[in-house]
Amino acid sequence: MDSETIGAISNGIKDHLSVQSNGSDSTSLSHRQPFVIGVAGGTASGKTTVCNMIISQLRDQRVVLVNQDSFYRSLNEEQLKKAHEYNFDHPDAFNTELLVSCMEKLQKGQPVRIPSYDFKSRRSIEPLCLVNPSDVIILEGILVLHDSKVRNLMNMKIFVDTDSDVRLSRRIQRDTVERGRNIQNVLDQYARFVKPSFEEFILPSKKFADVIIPRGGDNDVAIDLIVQHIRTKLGQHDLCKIYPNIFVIFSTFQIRGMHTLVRDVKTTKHDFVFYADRLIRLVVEHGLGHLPFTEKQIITPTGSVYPGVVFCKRLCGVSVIRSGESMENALRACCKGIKIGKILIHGDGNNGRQLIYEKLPADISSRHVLLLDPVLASGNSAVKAISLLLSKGVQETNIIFLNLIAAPEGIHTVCRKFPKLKIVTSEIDSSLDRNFGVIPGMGEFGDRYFGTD
Ligand SMILES: Nc1nc2c(ncn2[C@@H]2O[C@H](COP(=O)(O)OP(=O)(O)OP(=O)(O)O)[C@@H](O)[C@H]2O)c(=O)[nH]1
Ligand SMILES: O=P(O)(O)OC[C@H]1O[C@H](OP(=O)(O)OP(=O)(O)O)[C@H](O)[C@@H]1O
Ligand SMILES: O=c1cc[nH]c(=O)[nH]1
Repeated sequence: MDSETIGAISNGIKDHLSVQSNGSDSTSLSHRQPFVIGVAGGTASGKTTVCNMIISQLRDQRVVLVNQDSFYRSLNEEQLKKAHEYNFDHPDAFNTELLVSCMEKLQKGQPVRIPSYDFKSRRSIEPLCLVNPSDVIILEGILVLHDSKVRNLMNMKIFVDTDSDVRLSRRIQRDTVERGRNIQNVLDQYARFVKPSFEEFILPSKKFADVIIPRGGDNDVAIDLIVQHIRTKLGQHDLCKIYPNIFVIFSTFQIRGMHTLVRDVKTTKHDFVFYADRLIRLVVEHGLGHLPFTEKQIITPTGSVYPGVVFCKRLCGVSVIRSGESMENALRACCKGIKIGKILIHGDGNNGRQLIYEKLPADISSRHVLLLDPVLASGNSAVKAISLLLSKGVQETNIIFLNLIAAPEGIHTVCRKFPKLKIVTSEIDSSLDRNFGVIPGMGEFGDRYFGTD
């Protein structure tokens, strides 16, 4: 295909409405694995609206929308004569092999040419649409969650769940007004193919969704949560790639729900403590998983051999007063009788951080240290605390720094200076404000946890 045709393709994107993009005009993007989102749901459920809302909220990211409709197989002459007998809602109506191969190329960072489907002639038509690789790829269509090969490409699966009466009335409106069909044909197609296929193929695919959005595009709250989740994943993606020593606990909607509560300015102290404690416990358990183990076989009461492991014994905690003290209970609950030292660092979140007080186990140099501080902001407190541990003879590789939220600035500071320690956190935030507060953050952790604000 020549460059003229490619120009025509780019200009044709809007007309065919099969591919949209947010500034994904760069073919020279350095390749990184894009975040793939699948958006399924019955006909006229509002999938397109949901996708457009996600795209508009992710304005600063390169996003491309691929529509499953683009992969409708062309009808042959015979089928065209009896188009009213053709089931456009059956999985076989789509060229899924081509869809998978196009998606795989996009995932590898290669541009692809995607077919355009003409609803009037019911054929795949020229020109093809050129789609460039992007940070986020949204794949939308009634059956994108049906086939496991397509599902396996996705990092996040969404099902738009809209009442079937609402969908039918929208479909009648759309097909009569936008597609020039008569109402009787629309109703016949709906009763004969659309509804049965929805029940047989689309509705059962709902169980594969990570997120079900009731009421489609009207559900601003669900869309905000999804966008936040994607942002977090994109941010983490880069930092985790740059620094292999940063570990973010596996995000689930249960965890995001806890973060939603602790970050909410309206959350009471009681609830803040409850949900912060739950998150802290998860971070502590995850952090312990990075300690070395030795193998040990044991015999179970059934007389069988269990090839087990023994926990590492030489460890201690060190909390950064005062917020870090909130993490001591979780550590004690996981490691019976663990020694916990303390460090007090004072000053603003700039270079003026000073070490005020320390009380550490005398034999700390021979121990693995779990450093506890729920917030990593500029990283200046962490640098002071870690430098003190190193000056006491603790090996950098033996330090695991546990926190709830980490700003990219703090991660850069700590990971550049101490590339051999590990940071375990539950979420990476977007940035720091002028006052060294984490954004979106959770405010002053110590004040909220200990009720001093
Ligand atoms: N009559 C007719 N219907 C077709 C044809 N090709 C596709 N369809 C219908 O197009 C539908 C797929 O698109 P929808 O999910 O309704 O469209 P959408 O715009 O993505 O929907 P929302 O964004 O969720 O509102 C299927 O239900 C098919 O029945 C065709 O050539 N003729
Ligand atoms: O990465 P930095 O910019 O150094 O900021 C992080 C520090 O800020 C918080 O403590 P804070 O000073 O608010 O004290 P507190 O724990 O007593 O509330 C937090 O617990 C860290 O220790
Ligand atoms: O946002 C921030 C920054 C530092 N310390 C906190 O508790 N919160």
